[in-house]
Amino acid sequence: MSVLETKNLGIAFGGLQALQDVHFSIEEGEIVGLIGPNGAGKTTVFNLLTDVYIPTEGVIELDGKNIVGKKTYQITQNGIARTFQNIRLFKDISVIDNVKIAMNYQMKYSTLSGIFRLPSYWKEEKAVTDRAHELLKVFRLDEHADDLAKNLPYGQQRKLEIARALAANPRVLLLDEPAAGMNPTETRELMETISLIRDKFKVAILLIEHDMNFVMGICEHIVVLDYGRIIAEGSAEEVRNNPKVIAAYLGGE
Ligand SMILES: Nc1ncnc2c1ncn2[C@@H]1O[C@H](COP(=O)(O)OP(=O)(O)OP(=O)(O)O)[C@@H](O)[C@H]1O
Repeated sequence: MSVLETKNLGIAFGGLQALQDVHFSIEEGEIVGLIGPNGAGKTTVFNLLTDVYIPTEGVIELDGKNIVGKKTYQITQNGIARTFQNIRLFKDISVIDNVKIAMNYQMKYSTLSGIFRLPSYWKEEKAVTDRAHELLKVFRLDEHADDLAKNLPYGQQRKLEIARALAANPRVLLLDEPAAGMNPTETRELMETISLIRDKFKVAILLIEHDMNFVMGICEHIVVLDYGRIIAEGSAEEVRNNPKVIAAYLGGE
């Protein structure tokens, strides 16, 4: 069964039909690319999947259950986590605390044991710290655990964002332009990290990216949007040779 599926998804902003009849699905552990020219509606899809916007029509099913209308924090708890085009970190706190905050809602100690620092609090706190270190190791950020987030180089800040999203234990990870602003070495490294994440965490990944080498190199399935509609989908090979896709990109230049 698909882990995530949209059916006839659409949204209008006033007179602008930003998305229409968007139907796609993601299988467990699959890496899917969402591409299209500027303004095609990619980020709007993410905003619908995370219930930042409510669709004007259609449904979004996570494990077969419609999640439209839930609160964004419920979406995170239910298993969809995302990163943003513009990095959103707590820049003035440490790298590890950034990850621990993202894990926070999973902590199980009671308010009382937190206030009085009872043994159950310390046990839970240690488990969270250990898990945060494990996550940072995957991204080779562990040696920077105590550095302030703002002091990390740009490429590592992007990785920290992904680590934070993973901290919520998602079933589906949405990455909005993860390679934006990275140099070629950082981009190559990120491709390896994303494959590793999929294998290690068994998470399905939907990513928006303008770097076509990145998309074609890592995505098993690609969905192409233009003017709010899906104009093509398939493997990298199929999409690359699709005349509609070529026309959409040339028209948008
Ligand atoms: N809150 C909003 N109010 C009105 N129009 C919006 C809103 N959000 C998005 N749009 C419009 O919806 C369309 C799709 O925008 P979206 O940001 O999803 O495109 P995109 O494919 O992510 O573009 P880019 O690649 O440039 O980030 C655009 O015409 C945009 O102006």
